[in-house]
Amino acid sequence: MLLKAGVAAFSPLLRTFPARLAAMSTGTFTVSQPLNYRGGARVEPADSSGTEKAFEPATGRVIATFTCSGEKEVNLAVESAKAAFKIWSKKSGMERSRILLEAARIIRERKDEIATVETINNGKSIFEAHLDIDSCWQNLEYYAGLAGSMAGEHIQLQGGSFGYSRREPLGVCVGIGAWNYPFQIACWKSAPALACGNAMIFKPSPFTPVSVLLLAEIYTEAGVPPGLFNVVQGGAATGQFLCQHPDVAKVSFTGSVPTGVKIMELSAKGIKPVTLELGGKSPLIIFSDCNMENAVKGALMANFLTQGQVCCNGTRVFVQKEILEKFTEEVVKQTQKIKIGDPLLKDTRMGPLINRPHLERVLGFVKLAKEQGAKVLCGGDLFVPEDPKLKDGYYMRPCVLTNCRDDMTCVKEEIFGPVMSVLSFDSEAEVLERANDTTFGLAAGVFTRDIQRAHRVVAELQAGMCFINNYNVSPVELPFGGYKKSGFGRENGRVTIEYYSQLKTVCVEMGDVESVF
Ligand SMILES: NC(=O)C1=CN([C@@H]2O[C@H](COP(=O)(O)OP(=O)(O)OC[C@H]3O[C@@H](n4cnc5c(N)ncnc54)[C@H](O)[C@@H]3O)[C@@H](O)[C@H]2O)C=CC1
Ligand SMILES: C[N+](C)(C)CCCC(=O)O
Repeated sequence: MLLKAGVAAFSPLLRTFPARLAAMSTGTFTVSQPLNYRGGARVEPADSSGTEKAFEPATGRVIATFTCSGEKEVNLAVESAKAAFKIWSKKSGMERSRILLEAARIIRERKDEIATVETINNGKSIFEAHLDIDSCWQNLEYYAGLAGSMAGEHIQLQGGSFGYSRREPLGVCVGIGAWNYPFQIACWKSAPALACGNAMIFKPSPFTPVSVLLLAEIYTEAGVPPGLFNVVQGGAATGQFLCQHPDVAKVSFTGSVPTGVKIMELSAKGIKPVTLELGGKSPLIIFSDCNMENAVKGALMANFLTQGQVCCNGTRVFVQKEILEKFTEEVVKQTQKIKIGDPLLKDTRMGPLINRPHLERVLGFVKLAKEQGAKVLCGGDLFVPEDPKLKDGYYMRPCVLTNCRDDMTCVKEEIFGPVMSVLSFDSEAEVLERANDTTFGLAAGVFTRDIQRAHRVVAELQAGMCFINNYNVSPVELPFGGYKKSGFGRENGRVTIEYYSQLKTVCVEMGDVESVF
């Protein structure tokens, strides 16, 4: 029997989702089923490129030990995806749409279980995990709606001849994900890919291997052909086998800039298109005419979601001098109120960071900021919750830094933790120059009541995703992606259809061939 006393597992014995959910709480969950998914079922990989452990960041417990897939398993996953692609790509857009809508419905129905698994493996609060999962079923619904509208053009030519274009799928696409939004990244990549008629092999981060299996099972239950959505587990070695495979048509990657460079190099060898969603060090500009209450809320949204481990976070908070003192005071007050603790509790708003080395790295950034002259207004230190079962978790207090200068490490480098750097500015021209003085370009935000200024400023900001009077909301209808070293290609929105399809032009002669020879 897989289910040990007091231990919730993905046991075949717990078939119903409510039963599985009831058995999940902090400190109890383990996974005993295989974490690879191929041909419509969970499988153990055919070979190995090492083993990994996945943790529950809230307690520091191991929840799964799994085998990283080797080249043989990657080859089998590609074969399985190729077979499914043959069936899926022949379906009409409306048929694909129906299945994606059914998958969206199941995600909505099982939202509690998916969010719980996400929280256990990632550490984000259950409150936030619910919001993430909402954006997942919405994303599937959105691309289901677009699946039937994939169309080309008809162009009349001389003498009754004509041409037309067809928008066709690419084939087997690979998705490689980061650990901060495991289920959401898998949905944001797979939904447009599948809507366009592609198959996908997804490799989650080895830190968060668990929740994507729920997506794979949901796709199967909704009616996709076996093999259309496969999961392989592992780290860099497994990822490389995927990128190098000659039958992989496209790679969509979410992760760090250095890994993005490697993926682009590997894909270049096979002339494969890539989508790169990379890191950032985004500016948030607060003008003195803003609505202060909203600006403070915006700054917290821009810095502390998912313990600050968000690529598009607005971590350089530029505040106009006249309101610096009042704004900072209010931001600190609200930051100190954030409830840290067991992420599965309803009123928790900040859980643990992803793992011990990352926690130490983030605390190291705070230490260096102090050495370089920044002042810690709150947090930036370890947090030990009272509940004894959480004592080995990776918690820290959210931090607000002031006295920051543009040349400090905390202002230049992506920290990927709950650390906000506050900087002051005088004029619009000055702040624009400083905001754009970075190699990244993922997101940016501006708070002002002056509508002309708001649009003038965002037109000058070098960032793919700009927010006016809000931050870090992510409607699935809007394209999301970076400028500069934050990557290229987009997720969400209509335009993503273009990143998962290719255009075929057909030229039709209605007369005789007028040969040059
Ligand atoms: N723009 C965006 O949408 C997002 C960007 N990120 C960025 O991701 C970073 C944090 O995520 P991490 O998981 O630590 O990033 P990472 O770059 O270390 O890993 C990301 C994924 O790539 C895989 N990988 C690593 N080396 C590889 C290789 N040589 N070939 C193929 N695959 C390889 C990893 O196993 C993982 O699945 C941050 O820099 C963050 O800004 C994170 C989330 C969203
Ligand atoms: C959902 N949102 C906008 C907070 C973050 C999405 C990008 C990421 O994966 O970091």
